[in-house]
Amino acid sequence: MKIKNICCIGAGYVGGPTMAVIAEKCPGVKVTVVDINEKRIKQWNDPDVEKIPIYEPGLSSIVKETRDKNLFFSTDVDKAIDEADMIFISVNTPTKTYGIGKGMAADLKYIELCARQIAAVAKNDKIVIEKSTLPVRTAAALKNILDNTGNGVKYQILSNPEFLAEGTAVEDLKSPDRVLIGGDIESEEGREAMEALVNIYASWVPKEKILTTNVWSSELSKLTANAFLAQRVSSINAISELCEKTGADVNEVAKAVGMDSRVGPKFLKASVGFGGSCFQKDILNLVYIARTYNLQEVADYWEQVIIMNDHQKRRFAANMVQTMYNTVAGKKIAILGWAFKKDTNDTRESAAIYVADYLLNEQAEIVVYDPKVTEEQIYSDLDYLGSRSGDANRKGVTVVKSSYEACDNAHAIAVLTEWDEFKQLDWKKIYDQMLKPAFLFDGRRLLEPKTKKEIGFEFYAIGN
Ligand SMILES: NC(=O)c1ccc[n+]([C@@H]2O[C@H](COP(=O)([O-])OP(=O)(O)OC[C@H]3O[C@@H](n4cnc5c(N)ncnc54)[C@H](O)[C@@H]3O)[C@@H](O)[C@H]2O)c1
Ligand SMILES: O=c1ccn([C@@H]2O[C@H](COP(=O)(O)OP(=O)(O)O[C@H]3O[C@H](CO)[C@@H](O)[C@H](O)[C@H]3O)[C@@H](O)[C@H]2O)c(=O)[nH]1
Repeated sequence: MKIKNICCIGAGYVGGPTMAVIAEKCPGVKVTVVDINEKRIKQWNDPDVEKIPIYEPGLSSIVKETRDKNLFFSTDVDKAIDEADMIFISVNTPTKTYGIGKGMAADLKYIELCARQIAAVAKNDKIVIEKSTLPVRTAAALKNILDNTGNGVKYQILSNPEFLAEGTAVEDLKSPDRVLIGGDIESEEGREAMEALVNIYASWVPKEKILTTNVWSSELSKLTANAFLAQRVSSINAISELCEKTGADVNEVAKAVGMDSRVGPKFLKASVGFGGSCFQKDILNLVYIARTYNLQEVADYWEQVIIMNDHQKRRFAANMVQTMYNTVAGKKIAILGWAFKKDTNDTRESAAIYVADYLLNEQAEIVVYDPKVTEEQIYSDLDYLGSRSGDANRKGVTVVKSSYEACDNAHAIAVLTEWDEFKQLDWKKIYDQMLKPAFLFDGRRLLEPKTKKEIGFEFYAIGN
Protein backbone atom coordinates (compact mmCIF):
# COMPACT_ATOMS: atom_id res chain seq x y z
CA MET A 1 0.00 0.00 0.00
CA LYS A 2 1.54 3.31 -1.07
CA ILE A 3 0.70 6.23 1.22
CA LYS A 4 0.30 9.57 -0.58
CA ASN A 5 -1.64 11.64 1.86
CA ILE A 6 -1.18 11.93 5.60
CA CYS A 7 -3.32 13.93 8.00
CA CYS A 8 -2.34 14.63 11.59
CA ILE A 9 -4.99 15.86 14.02
CA GLY A 10 -3.32 18.04 16.66
CA ALA A 11 -0.63 20.62 15.83
CA GLY A 12 1.06 20.55 19.23
CA TYR A 13 4.50 19.63 20.57
CA VAL A 14 4.22 16.17 19.03
CA GLY A 15 2.08 16.68 15.91
CA GLY A 16 4.05 19.70 14.65
CA PRO A 17 7.64 18.41 14.88
CA THR A 18 6.76 14.79 13.99
CA MET A 19 4.93 15.74 10.83
CA ALA A 20 7.60 18.28 9.86
CA VAL A 21 10.21 15.51 9.95
CA ILE A 22 7.97 13.06 8.02
CA ALA A 23 7.40 15.78 5.40
CA GLU A 24 11.13 16.42 5.13
CA LYS A 25 12.04 12.73 4.85
CA CYS A 26 9.15 11.73 2.56
CA PRO A 27 8.96 14.48 -0.08
CA GLY A 28 6.49 12.42 -2.13
CA VAL A 29 3.91 12.40 0.66
CA LYS A 30 1.56 15.31 1.32
CA VAL A 31 1.31 15.95 5.06
CA THR A 32 -1.45 18.14 6.49
CA VAL A 33 -1.48 19.02 10.18
CA VAL A 34 -4.85 20.22 11.43
CA ASP A 35 -6.01 21.73 14.69
CA ILE A 36 -9.13 23.37 16.07
CA ASN A 37 -6.94 26.01 17.69
CA GLU A 38 -6.96 28.77 15.06
CA LYS A 39 -4.30 30.83 16.78
CA ARG A 40 -1.89 27.89 16.80
CA ILE A 41 -2.44 27.16 13.10
CA LYS A 42 -1.99 30.83 12.26
CA GLN A 43 1.35 30.77 14.11
CA TRP A 44 2.44 27.62 12.25
CA ASN A 45 1.70 29.50 9.02
CA ASP A 46 3.44 32.71 10.08
CA PRO A 47 5.60 33.96 7.18
CA ASP A 48 8.38 34.48 9.74
CA VAL A 49 9.29 30.85 10.60
CA GLU A 50 10.91 31.95 13.82
CA LYS A 51 7.37 32.70 15.06
CA ILE A 52 6.03 29.13 14.83
CA PRO A 53 4.34 28.25 18.15
CA ILE A 54 6.88 25.68 19.32
CA TYR A 55 10.49 26.34 20.02
CA GLU A 56 12.68 23.32 19.25
CA PRO A 57 16.27 23.54 18.02
CA GLY A 58 16.32 22.83 14.25
CA LEU A 59 12.55 22.88 13.79
CA SER A 60 12.10 26.24 12.10
CA SER A 61 14.53 25.40 9.31
CA ILE A 62 12.67 22.17 8.48
CA VAL A 63 9.37 24.06 8.46
CA LYS A 64 10.93 26.67 6.21
CA GLU A 65 12.04 23.98 3.74
CA THR A 66 8.82 21.98 3.63
CA ARG A 67 5.92 24.32 4.41
CA ASP A 68 3.54 24.85 1.50
CA LYS A 69 5.52 22.28 -0.52
CA ASN A 70 4.38 19.03 1.09
CA LEU A 71 3.70 20.23 4.66
CA PHE A 72 0.50 22.17 5.34
CA PHE A 73 -1.13 23.54 8.48
CA SER A 74 -4.87 24.06 8.43
CA THR A 75 -8.02 24.34 10.53
CA ASP A 76 -10.05 22.47 7.93
CA VAL A 77 -10.10 19.15 9.80
CA ASP A 78 -12.85 17.55 7.69
CA LYS A 79 -11.08 18.18 4.39
CA ALA A 80 -7.77 16.77 5.66
CA ILE A 81 -9.48 13.65 7.06
CA ASP A 82 -11.36 13.12 3.80
CA GLU A 83 -8.22 13.34 1.66
CA ALA A 84 -5.93 11.21 3.86
CA ASP A 85 -5.00 7.52 3.54
CA MET A 86 -3.38 7.64 6.95
CA ILE A 87 -4.53 9.73 9.94
CA PHE A 88 -2.38 10.33 12.99
CA ILE A 89 -4.26 11.36 16.13
CA SER A 90 -1.91 13.53 18.14
CA VAL A 91 -4.25 15.44 20.41
CA ASN A 92 -3.70 16.12 24.08
CA THR A 93 -4.62 13.46 26.67
CA PRO A 94 -4.37 15.37 29.96
CA THR A 95 -5.18 14.02 33.41
CA LYS A 96 -8.93 14.15 34.07
CA THR A 97 -10.02 17.09 36.21
CA TYR A 98 -13.57 15.88 36.84
CA GLY A 99 -15.72 12.80 37.42
CA ILE A 100 -14.52 9.21 37.70
CA GLY A 101 -10.73 8.99 37.77
CA LYS A 102 -10.38 12.73 38.53
CA GLY A 103 -6.71 13.58 39.09
CA MET A 104 -5.52 10.17 37.86
CA ALA A 105 -7.02 8.82 34.65
CA ALA A 106 -6.26 10.18 31.17
CA ASP A 107 -9.02 12.36 29.77
CA LEU A 108 -9.92 10.74 26.47
CA LYS A 109 -12.60 13.18 25.38
CA TYR A 110 -10.39 14.78 22.69
CA ILE A 111 -9.43 11.36 21.32
CA GLU A 112 -13.05 10.27 21.18
CA LEU A 113 -14.05 13.49 19.40
CA CYS A 114 -11.41 12.79 16.75
CA ALA A 115 -12.67 9.24 16.26
CA ARG A 116 -16.24 10.49 15.88
CA GLN A 117 -15.17 13.15 13.41
CA ILE A 118 -13.22 10.62 11.34
CA ALA A 119 -16.23 8.30 11.40
CA ALA A 120 -18.52 11.11 10.26
CA VAL A 121 -16.29 12.34 7.43
CA ALA A 122 -14.46 9.31 5.97
CA LYS A 123 -15.68 7.94 2.65
CA ASN A 124 -12.82 5.54 1.90
CA ASP A 125 -10.73 3.11 3.99
CA LYS A 126 -8.27 4.67 6.44
CA ILE A 127 -5.37 3.73 8.64
CA VAL A 128 -5.88 5.50 11.96
CA ILE A 129 -2.82 5.87 14.15
CA GLU A 130 -2.70 6.55 17.86
CA LYS A 131 0.21 8.97 18.22
CA SER A 132 -1.06 10.39 21.51
CA THR A 133 -0.09 8.53 24.68
CA LEU A 134 -3.09 6.42 25.66
CA PRO A 135 -4.18 3.93 28.29
CA VAL A 136 -3.69 0.33 27.26
CA ARG A 137 -6.74 -0.95 25.34
CA THR A 138 -7.82 2.45 23.97
CA ALA A 139 -7.52 1.06 20.44
CA ALA A 140 -10.48 -1.20 21.19
CA ALA A 141 -12.65 1.81 22.04
CA LEU A 142 -11.52 3.66 18.92
CA LYS A 143 -12.30 0.65 16.75
CA ASN A 144 -15.74 0.39 18.28
CA ILE A 145 -16.59 4.00 17.50
CA LEU A 146 -15.18 3.81 13.98
CA ASP A 147 -16.75 0.46 13.08
CA ASN A 148 -20.24 1.38 14.21
CA THR A 149 -20.99 4.11 11.71
CA GLY A 150 -22.51 1.71 9.19
CA ASN A 151 -21.08 3.48 6.12
CA GLY A 152 -18.93 0.55 5.06
CA VAL A 153 -15.56 2.29 5.51
CA LYS A 154 -12.88 -0.06 6.87
CA TYR A 155 -10.38 1.10 9.46
CA GLN A 156 -7.10 -0.30 10.70
CA ILE A 157 -6.05 1.06 14.08
CA LEU A 158 -2.33 1.23 14.83
CA SER A 159 -0.53 2.35 17.95
CA ASN A 160 2.62 4.36 17.23
CA PRO A 161 3.61 6.10 20.47
CA GLU A 162 6.05 8.97 20.30
CA PHE A 163 9.23 8.91 22.39
CA LEU A 164 10.68 12.32 21.52
CA ALA A 165 11.79 14.52 24.39
CA GLU A 166 11.24 18.25 24.21
CA GLY A 167 14.30 20.35 23.55
CA THR A 168 15.75 17.53 21.43
CA ALA A 169 12.60 16.71 19.43
CA VAL A 170 14.13 17.09 15.98
CA GLU A 171 17.25 15.11 16.85
CA ASP A 172 15.13 12.37 18.50
CA LEU A 173 12.82 12.19 15.49
CA LYS A 174 15.66 12.06 12.99
CA SER A 175 17.55 9.32 14.78
CA PRO A 176 15.21 7.60 17.22
CA ASP A 177 16.39 4.79 19.53
CA ARG A 178 13.42 2.88 18.14
CA VAL A 179 10.09 3.35 16.42
CA LEU A 180 7.28 1.29 17.90
CA ILE A 181 4.30 0.18 15.82
CA GLY A 182 1.52 -1.91 17.31
CA GLY A 183 -1.24 -3.38 15.18
CA ASP A 184 -3.44 -6.33 14.45
CA ILE A 185 -0.70 -8.80 13.55
CA GLU A 186 -3.26 -11.62 13.31
CA SER A 187 -4.96 -10.28 10.17
CA GLU A 188 -3.72 -9.68 6.63
CA GLU A 189 -5.23 -6.15 6.63
CA GLY A 190 -3.59 -5.39 9.98
CA ARG A 191 -0.18 -6.52 8.72
CA GLU A 192 -0.59 -4.45 5.55
CA ALA A 193 -1.41 -1.32 7.55
CA MET A 194 1.61 -1.88 9.77
CA GLU A 195 3.81 -2.33 6.73
CA ALA A 196 2.54 0.94 5.25
CA LEU A 197 3.60 2.78 8.39
CA VAL A 198 6.90 0.88 8.61
CA ASN A 199 7.62 2.06 5.06
CA ILE A 200 7.08 5.70 5.99
CA TYR A 201 9.63 5.48 8.81
CA ALA A 202 11.98 3.28 6.79
CA SER A 203 12.61 6.34 4.58
CA TRP A 204 15.12 7.37 7.23
CA VAL A 205 15.09 4.95 10.19
CA PRO A 206 17.10 1.69 9.89
CA LYS A 207 14.68 -1.25 9.66
CA GLU A 208 16.14 -3.00 12.72
CA LYS A 209 15.08 -0.03 14.84
CA ILE A 210 11.46 -0.33 13.77
CA LEU A 211 9.72 -2.61 16.21
CA THR A 212 6.33 -4.18 15.48
CA THR A 213 4.18 -5.62 18.28
CA ASN A 214 0.57 -6.26 19.12
CA VAL A 215 -1.46 -3.12 19.90
CA TRP A 216 -1.70 -3.63 23.65
CA SER A 217 2.07 -4.09 24.07
CA SER A 218 2.68 -0.92 22.11
CA GLU A 219 0.20 1.14 24.14
CA LEU A 220 1.56 -0.19 27.43
CA SER A 221 5.22 0.21 26.42
CA LYS A 222 4.81 3.97 26.13
CA LEU A 223 3.43 4.34 29.67
CA THR A 224 6.08 1.93 30.95
CA ALA A 225 8.96 3.77 29.25
CA ASN A 226 7.95 7.05 30.88
CA ALA A 227 7.43 5.38 34.24
CA PHE A 228 10.95 3.87 34.11
CA LEU A 229 12.55 7.17 33.11
CA ALA A 230 10.74 9.14 35.80
CA GLN A 231 11.56 6.45 38.35
CA ARG A 232 15.26 6.96 37.71
CA VAL A 233 14.91 10.68 38.37
CA SER A 234 12.94 10.08 41.56
CA SER A 235 15.47 7.48 42.65
CA ILE A 236 18.43 9.83 42.31
CA ASN A 237 16.41 12.67 43.86
CA ALA A 238 15.68 10.47 46.87
CA ILE A 239 19.42 9.88 47.19
CA SER A 240 20.09 13.63 46.82
CA GLU A 241 18.33 14.27 50.13
CA LEU A 242 20.42 11.60 51.82
CA CYS A 243 23.55 13.18 50.32
CA GLU A 244 22.67 16.54 51.84
CA LYS A 245 22.50 14.91 55.28
CA THR A 246 25.64 12.79 55.02
CA GLY A 247 28.25 14.74 53.10
CA ALA A 248 28.07 12.51 50.04
CA ASP A 249 27.72 14.32 46.72
CA VAL A 250 24.88 13.20 44.49
CA ASN A 251 26.80 13.86 41.26
CA GLU A 252 29.61 11.60 42.45
CA VAL A 253 27.15 8.93 43.55
CA ALA A 254 25.28 9.13 40.23
CA LYS A 255 28.51 8.80 38.29
CA ALA A 256 29.68 5.83 40.32
CA VAL A 257 26.33 4.08 40.01
CA GLY A 258 25.80 4.95 36.33
CA MET A 259 29.20 3.56 35.29
CA ASP A 260 27.81 0.11 35.95
CA SER A 261 26.83 -0.83 32.42
CA ARG A 262 23.72 -2.55 33.77
CA VAL A 263 22.50 0.79 35.14
CA GLY A 264 23.88 3.26 32.56
CA PRO A 265 24.65 6.95 33.02
CA LYS A 266 21.55 8.67 31.60
CA PHE A 267 18.63 10.12 33.54
CA LEU A 268 20.50 10.19 36.83
CA LYS A 269 20.76 13.95 37.17
CA ALA A 270 19.40 15.12 40.51
CA SER A 271 17.09 18.12 40.19
CA VAL A 272 14.43 20.20 41.84
CA GLY A 273 12.00 17.59 40.50
CA PHE A 274 10.91 16.43 37.07
CA GLY A 275 8.32 18.41 35.16
CA GLY A 276 6.89 18.29 31.67
CA SER A 277 3.54 17.33 30.30
CA CYS A 278 4.19 13.60 30.29
CA PHE A 279 5.85 11.95 33.27
CA GLN A 280 3.32 12.80 35.96
CA LYS A 281 0.29 12.38 33.73
CA ASP A 282 1.45 9.04 32.35
CA ILE A 283 2.40 7.57 35.71
CA LEU A 284 -0.90 8.67 37.25
CA ASN A 285 -2.58 6.99 34.31
CA LEU A 286 -0.56 3.79 34.89
CA VAL A 287 -1.44 3.85 38.58
CA TYR A 288 -5.10 4.34 37.72
CA ILE A 289 -5.09 1.45 35.26
CA ALA A 290 -3.43 -0.83 37.83
CA ARG A 291 -6.09 0.14 40.40
CA THR A 292 -8.90 -0.59 37.92
CA TYR A 293 -7.53 -4.11 37.63
CA ASN A 294 -7.31 -4.23 41.44
CA LEU A 295 -3.50 -4.43 41.39
CA GLN A 296 -2.98 -2.42 44.55
CA GLU A 297 0.72 -3.19 45.06
CA VAL A 298 1.54 -2.37 41.46
CA ALA A 299 -0.34 0.92 41.75
CA ASP A 300 1.32 1.87 45.05
CA TYR A 301 4.77 1.03 43.71
CA TRP A 302 4.50 3.46 40.79
CA GLU A 303 2.66 6.13 42.74
CA GLN A 304 5.72 6.47 44.95
CA VAL A 305 7.61 7.98 41.98
CA ILE A 306 5.16 10.92 41.99
CA ILE A 307 5.13 11.21 45.79
CA MET A 308 8.93 11.48 45.77
CA ASN A 309 8.83 14.12 43.04
CA ASP A 310 6.29 16.27 44.88
CA HIS A 311 8.44 15.98 47.99
CA GLN A 312 11.54 17.11 46.09
CA LYS A 313 9.87 20.30 44.79
CA ARG A 314 8.43 21.11 48.21
CA ARG A 315 11.63 20.44 50.13
CA PHE A 316 13.67 22.63 47.77
CA ALA A 317 11.37 25.59 48.44
CA ALA A 318 11.16 24.82 52.18
CA ASN A 319 14.95 24.69 52.37
CA MET A 320 15.13 28.17 50.80
CA VAL A 321 12.83 29.56 53.48
CA GLN A 322 14.66 27.80 56.32
CA THR A 323 18.07 28.92 55.08
CA MET A 324 16.91 32.52 54.87
CA TYR A 325 16.22 32.65 58.61
CA ASN A 326 12.76 31.08 58.33
CA THR A 327 11.20 33.97 56.53
CA VAL A 328 11.08 35.22 52.97
CA ALA A 329 8.17 37.62 53.55
CA GLY A 330 8.85 40.81 51.58
CA LYS A 331 12.16 39.43 50.30
CA LYS A 332 12.96 39.65 46.62
CA ILE A 333 13.72 36.24 45.13
CA ALA A 334 14.94 35.89 41.55
CA ILE A 335 13.87 32.75 39.73
CA LEU A 336 16.13 31.95 36.79
CA GLY A 337 14.33 29.59 34.43
CA TRP A 338 10.64 28.75 34.22
CA ALA A 339 10.56 26.09 31.45
CA PHE A 340 10.47 22.47 32.68
CA LYS A 341 13.87 21.87 31.05
CA LYS A 342 16.27 23.79 28.84
CA ASP A 343 15.78 24.41 25.11
CA THR A 344 11.99 24.45 25.23
CA ASN A 345 9.34 27.10 25.86
CA ASP A 346 7.08 24.46 27.41
CA THR A 347 6.23 25.03 31.08
CA ARG A 348 3.73 22.28 31.72
CA GLU A 349 4.22 20.84 35.24
CA SER A 350 7.49 22.75 35.54
CA ALA A 351 8.99 22.58 39.04
CA ALA A 352 9.40 26.38 38.88
CA ILE A 353 5.61 26.84 39.08
CA TYR A 354 5.42 24.91 42.35
CA VAL A 355 8.49 26.52 43.89
CA ALA A 356 7.15 30.00 43.03
CA ASP A 357 3.74 29.09 44.43
CA TYR A 358 5.30 27.91 47.70
CA LEU A 359 7.36 31.09 48.01
CA LEU A 360 4.34 33.29 47.20
CA ASN A 361 2.47 31.59 50.05
CA GLU A 362 5.39 32.70 52.22
CA GLN A 363 4.83 36.25 50.90
CA ALA A 364 8.06 36.51 48.94
CA GLU A 365 8.35 38.94 46.05
CA ILE A 366 9.24 36.91 42.99
CA VAL A 367 11.03 38.10 39.86
CA VAL A 368 11.26 35.64 36.99
CA TYR A 369 13.50 35.49 33.97
CA ASP A 370 13.34 32.74 31.35
CA PRO A 371 14.88 33.13 27.87
CA LYS A 372 11.95 31.50 26.03
CA VAL A 373 8.85 31.67 28.23
CA THR A 374 6.46 34.61 27.90
CA GLU A 375 5.09 36.71 30.76
CA GLU A 376 1.56 35.72 29.77
CA GLN A 377 2.48 32.02 30.14
CA ILE A 378 4.04 32.50 33.57
CA TYR A 379 0.92 34.21 34.94
CA SER A 380 -1.33 31.67 33.31
CA ASP A 381 0.63 28.80 34.96
CA LEU A 382 0.23 30.38 38.40
CA ASP A 383 -3.42 31.27 37.83
CA TYR A 384 -4.09 27.66 36.80
CA LEU A 385 -2.99 26.43 40.25
CA GLY A 386 -5.76 28.54 41.79
CA SER A 387 -3.79 29.24 45.00
CA ARG A 388 -4.66 32.97 44.91
CA SER A 389 -6.36 35.55 42.70
CA GLY A 390 -4.92 36.54 39.32
CA ASP A 391 -4.35 40.02 40.74
CA ALA A 392 -2.36 38.61 43.66
CA ASN A 393 -0.18 36.61 41.24
CA ARG A 394 0.50 39.74 39.19
CA LYS A 395 1.26 41.70 42.35
CA GLY A 396 3.61 39.03 43.73
CA VAL A 397 5.45 38.14 40.52
CA THR A 398 7.31 40.38 38.09
CA VAL A 399 8.63 39.01 34.80
CA VAL A 400 11.79 40.60 33.39
CA LYS A 401 13.95 40.36 30.29
CA SER A 402 17.36 39.41 31.67
CA SER A 403 19.06 37.54 34.50
CA TYR A 404 20.82 40.72 35.62
CA GLU A 405 17.53 42.59 35.89
CA ALA A 406 16.00 39.70 37.85
CA CYS A 407 18.87 39.53 40.34
CA ASP A 408 19.22 43.27 40.90
CA ASN A 409 18.69 43.99 44.60
CA ALA A 410 17.55 40.43 45.25
CA HIS A 411 17.97 38.58 48.56
CA ALA A 412 18.22 35.23 46.82
CA ILE A 413 18.39 33.47 43.47
CA ALA A 414 16.90 30.10 42.59
CA VAL A 415 18.16 28.45 39.40
CA LEU A 416 15.29 26.22 38.30
CA THR A 417 15.98 25.48 34.61
CA GLU A 418 19.39 24.39 33.32
CA TRP A 419 19.61 26.96 30.47
CA ASP A 420 23.21 27.11 29.20
CA GLU A 421 23.21 30.91 29.35
CA PHE A 422 23.01 30.83 33.16
CA LYS A 423 26.45 29.20 33.26
CA GLN A 424 27.93 32.08 31.25
CA LEU A 425 26.60 34.87 33.48
CA ASP A 426 28.99 37.29 35.16
CA TRP A 427 28.29 35.97 38.66
CA LYS A 428 30.56 38.52 40.32
CA LYS A 429 28.51 41.32 38.77
CA ILE A 430 25.31 39.63 39.97
CA TYR A 431 26.72 39.21 43.48
CA ASP A 432 27.62 42.90 43.63
CA GLN A 433 24.03 43.85 42.70
CA MET A 434 22.44 41.73 45.44
CA LEU A 435 21.56 42.32 49.08
CA LYS A 436 23.90 40.55 51.50
CA PRO A 437 24.15 37.81 52.50
CA ALA A 438 23.48 36.83 48.89
CA PHE A 439 21.82 33.41 48.70
CA LEU A 440 22.13 31.25 45.61
CA PHE A 441 20.10 28.02 45.38
CA ASP A 442 20.93 25.74 42.46
CA GLY A 443 18.05 23.35 41.76
CA ARG A 444 19.82 21.87 38.75
CA ARG A 445 23.44 21.34 39.77
CA LEU A 446 24.20 23.71 36.93
CA LEU A 447 26.70 26.03 38.58
CA GLU A 448 30.18 25.27 39.78
CA PRO A 449 30.05 25.64 43.60
CA LYS A 450 33.67 26.57 44.37
CA THR A 451 33.80 29.78 42.33
CA LYS A 452 30.38 30.91 43.57
CA LYS A 453 31.44 30.45 47.18
CA GLU A 454 34.69 32.31 46.49
CA ILE A 455 32.70 35.26 45.11
CA GLY A 456 30.87 35.33 48.43
CA PHE A 457 27.56 33.64 47.72
CA GLU A 458 25.81 31.54 50.36
CA PHE A 459 25.58 28.66 47.91
CA TYR A 460 23.23 25.65 48.15
CA ALA A 461 22.80 22.95 45.53
CA ILE A 462 20.57 19.88 45.38
CA GLY A 463 22.38 16.83 46.71
CA ASN A 464 25.50 18.64 47.83
N1 LIG B 1 4.94 16.79 24.53
C1 LIG B 1 5.71 15.73 24.37
O1 LIG B 1 6.92 15.82 24.45
C2 LIG B 1 5.12 14.38 24.08
C3 LIG B 1 5.98 13.34 23.71
C4 LIG B 1 5.44 12.09 23.43
C5 LIG B 1 4.07 11.89 23.50
N2 LIG B 1 3.25 12.92 23.86
C6 LIG B 1 1.81 12.69 23.85
O2 LIG B 1 1.29 13.22 22.61
C7 LIG B 1 -0.02 13.76 22.80
C8 LIG B 1 -0.03 15.21 22.36
O3 LIG B 1 0.84 15.94 23.19
P1 LIG B 1 1.28 17.42 22.85
O4 LIG B 1 2.31 17.79 23.84
O5 LIG B 1 1.57 17.53 21.41
O6 LIG B 1 -0.08 18.21 23.15
P2 LIG B 1 -0.47 19.70 22.77
O7 LIG B 1 -1.47 20.15 23.76
O8 LIG B 1 0.76 20.50 22.53
O9 LIG B 1 -1.19 19.55 21.34
C9 LIG B 1 -2.41 18.92 21.16
C10 LIG B 1 -3.21 19.71 20.12
O10 LIG B 1 -4.39 18.97 19.78
C11 LIG B 1 -5.40 19.91 19.46
N3 LIG B 1 -6.72 19.25 19.50
C12 LIG B 1 -7.37 18.74 20.57
N4 LIG B 1 -8.53 18.20 20.20
C13 LIG B 1 -8.62 18.37 18.85
C14 LIG B 1 -9.59 18.00 17.89
N5 LIG B 1 -10.71 17.33 18.23
N6 LIG B 1 -9.38 18.33 16.59
C15 LIG B 1 -8.25 19.00 16.24
N7 LIG B 1 -7.29 19.36 17.11
C16 LIG B 1 -7.48 19.05 18.41
C17 LIG B 1 -5.23 20.98 20.50
O11 LIG B 1 -5.86 22.19 20.12
C18 LIG B 1 -3.70 21.08 20.60
O12 LIG B 1 -3.18 22.10 19.78
C19 LIG B 1 -0.34 13.53 24.27
O13 LIG B 1 -1.05 12.33 24.37
C20 LIG B 1 1.02 13.39 24.92
O14 LIG B 1 0.97 12.61 26.07
C21 LIG B 1 3.75 14.16 24.13
O1 LIG C 1 18.36 13.06 34.75
C1 LIG C 1 17.35 13.74 34.62
C2 LIG C 1 16.58 13.74 33.44
C3 LIG C 1 15.44 14.53 33.37
N1 LIG C 1 15.09 15.31 34.44
C4 LIG C 1 13.86 16.13 34.35
O2 LIG C 1 12.80 15.30 33.94
C5 LIG C 1 11.84 16.06 33.19
C6 LIG C 1 11.54 15.38 31.87
O3 LIG C 1 12.68 15.46 31.03
P1 LIG C 1 12.77 14.72 29.62
O4 LIG C 1 12.36 13.32 29.78
O5 LIG C 1 14.09 14.97 29.07
O6 LIG C 1 11.71 15.55 28.74
P2 LIG C 1 10.26 15.23 28.18
O7 LIG C 1 10.08 16.10 27.00
O8 LIG C 1 9.26 15.31 29.28
O9 LIG C 1 10.34 13.73 27.63
C7 LIG C 1 9.80 12.61 28.32
O10 LIG C 1 8.42 12.51 28.09
C8 LIG C 1 8.08 12.40 26.69
C9 LIG C 1 6.57 12.45 26.61
O11 LIG C 1 5.97 11.22 26.81
C10 LIG C 1 8.69 11.12 26.13
O12 LIG C 1 8.33 10.99 24.77
C11 LIG C 1 10.20 11.17 26.31
O13 LIG C 1 10.78 9.96 25.85
C12 LIG C 1 10.52 11.37 27.79
O14 LIG C 1 11.92 11.51 27.97
C13 LIG C 1 12.46 17.45 33.03
O15 LIG C 1 11.91 18.32 33.99
C14 LIG C 1 13.93 17.21 33.30
O16 LIG C 1 14.56 18.36 33.78
C15 LIG C 1 15.85 15.32 35.59
O17 LIG C 1 15.52 16.02 36.55
N2 LIG C 1 16.96 14.54 35.65
